[in-house]
Amino acid sequence: MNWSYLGTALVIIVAIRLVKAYISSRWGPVLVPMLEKVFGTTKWEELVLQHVKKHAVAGDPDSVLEIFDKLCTTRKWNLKTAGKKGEMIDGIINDTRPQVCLEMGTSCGYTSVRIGRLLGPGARLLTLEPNPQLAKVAEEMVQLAGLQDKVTVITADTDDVIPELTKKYDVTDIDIVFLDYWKDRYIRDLKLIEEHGLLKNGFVVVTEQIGEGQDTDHTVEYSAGAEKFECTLKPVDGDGTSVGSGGGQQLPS
Ligand SMILES: C[S@@+](CC[C@H](N)C(=O)[O-])C[C@H]1O[C@@H](n2cnc3c(N)ncnc32)[C@H](O)[C@@H]1O
Repeated sequence: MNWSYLGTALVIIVAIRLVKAYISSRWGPVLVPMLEKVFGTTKWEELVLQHVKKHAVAGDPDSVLEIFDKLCTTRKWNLKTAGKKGEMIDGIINDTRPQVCLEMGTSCGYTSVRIGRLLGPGARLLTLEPNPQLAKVAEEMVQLAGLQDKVTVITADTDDVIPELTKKYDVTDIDIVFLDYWKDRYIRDLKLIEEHGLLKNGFVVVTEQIGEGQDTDHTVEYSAGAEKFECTLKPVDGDGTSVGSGGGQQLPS
């Protein structure tokens, strides 16, 4: 290894970082309002919304998804549920034909549109997002896709919504729970849903990162440990990684 090249590269990287930090601290207060004047905003989620609004066909969910997917390939945006994994989610929705889905972690509404567009007559998706800016963007995204009758974006934390699902949202049975937020909350919130008697016999849990080699086995652990359910785990992408779904068959009491 040529140490002088390595040393030069390190110096350049550090110098670039220092210049960036200097510019953002010194010029940030000037640049941000300037950029906001040009683009209307500097918040990434609003820029994504503007971009999708500009290029997608209103009322066509597939066109909304296509613009998101293109952002991932052309701008290298890492939306984990896009592309192949998105197709896996489609497969689960098509196989399960759910009436009620609960998504935890809406962000800009990509998966909400993805799931919402496949729901049959009368079926619905409730999606939870505690960040009000993201929730607002997701709501507009759902409207742009023409799915407002099927998808409800709820601006709140899971803790506040789960106990109110029956009273406020008339939910008694959930067919699919899609977990896509902070992983240390998965088991806790699944248990909360279960405590409120909301899991339908044969429910399906869809989540990112379960199974071998992943940084978390939470869902596996939950399924294996649950006493009331006989669970089947179905890794859906063949190599045991990323999106996975586990089902729970409630045993007769
Ligand atoms: C990975 S993103 C969701 C991506 C989205 N499902 C998609 O693929 O389009 C995770 C989101 O979970 C949200 N979140 C964090 N804590 C949450 C909670 N307690 N309940 C619901 N959502 C939460 C974050 O604000 C963030 O927007």
